[in-house]
Amino acid sequence: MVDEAGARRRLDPAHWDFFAGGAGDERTLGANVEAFGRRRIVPRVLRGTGERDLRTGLLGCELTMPVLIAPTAFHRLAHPDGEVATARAAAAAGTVLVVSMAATQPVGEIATTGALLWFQLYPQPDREFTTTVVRRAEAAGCRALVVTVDSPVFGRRERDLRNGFLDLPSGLACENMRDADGRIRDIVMDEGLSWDSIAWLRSRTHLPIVLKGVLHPADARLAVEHGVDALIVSNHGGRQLDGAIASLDALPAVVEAVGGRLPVLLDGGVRRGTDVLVALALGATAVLVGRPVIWGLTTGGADGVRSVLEGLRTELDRALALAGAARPTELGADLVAVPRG
Ligand SMILES: Cc1cc2nc3c(=O)[nH]c(=O)nc-3n(C[C@H](O)[C@H](O)[C@H](O)COP(=O)(O)O)c2cc1C
Ligand SMILES: O=C(O)C(=O)c1ccccc1
Repeated sequence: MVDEAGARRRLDPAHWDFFAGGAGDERTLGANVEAFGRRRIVPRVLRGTGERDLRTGLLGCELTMPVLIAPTAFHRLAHPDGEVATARAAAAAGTVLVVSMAATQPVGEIATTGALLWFQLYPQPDREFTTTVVRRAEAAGCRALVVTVDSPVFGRRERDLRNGFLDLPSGLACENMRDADGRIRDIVMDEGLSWDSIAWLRSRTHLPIVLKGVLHPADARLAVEHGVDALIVSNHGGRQLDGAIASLDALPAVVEAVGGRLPVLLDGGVRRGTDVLVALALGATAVLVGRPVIWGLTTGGADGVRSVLEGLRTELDRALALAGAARPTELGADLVAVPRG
């Protein structure tokens, strides 16, 4: 389903390290996957559930399953067809692609695939330029803005430092970073990003705003107060604060703090349909997958991504049946145990 080894063989070693790596000692990177490994499903039986229905509504979008594609940078490093290929797969699967602000193709071109797109934003200190980028996403028909809030500075990626991987090779660029003069700007991490920035953005767009990178329940409460539309519990795939709590371990407290007022999504370490089931049971409305999509794109372009998404769908469907649920909304925290010892 996901040919990670095949992707590694195909990629330039420095590019493999960029995609696969995390910050610092990569403890959080490992913890995301390990957190799923600690959970055990406590299935229900004799529920006569019949055929399953995985459809999920999110911010006005109708998805065929509760699995979205997380925003990841530089798809043309993985495959010449880049984000357009990833979007074709999203359209075929009936799910959302969150287009990274560091995408290597213009969002307008990615949108020609007909995929449901959300746009990931690092609000830039230059608000006028940020507005230019927001208008570009709106014009392309993006259905939500995903504001990444876990990156006031860039994480320390030691593999990239060792490899001297700093920038895209010539011929590739962050095509959505063009300013009004047509020049491509560098992405800046804004050390000053604050709730004021979110309030400002809220005043500049009618698109739903999703905060990506919330781990603390107090921030989840503040997000509700600031009129945000959804949250993604995430530690950026272990690429920002090494030592940060695993996404799955942070999920229950965030779900409790939100108290059903907003959809809560999760990313980080989702590798199997059973992982999706566990995250949904612990209160996520949907999950996003990052690296598995990159491996699919590397090995097979649009078809490779599609096979990753269809694999997750099939596994989730079977896991639901085996756990005694017909729909994602039927899952509850009683289906998940953490055995002692
Ligand atoms: C290669 C790579 C690039 C990423 N680029 C971005 C990005 O541009 N913007 C962003 O908000 N998150 C970015 N992320 C984080 C992902 O959106 C997501 O949080 C993470 O990959 C989820 O973990 P997973 O890879 O274990 O599924 C990136 C992750 C990876 C692996
Ligand atoms: O690698 C990342 O995680 C990431 O978020 C990013 C952002 C901008 C440029 C390149 C990567």
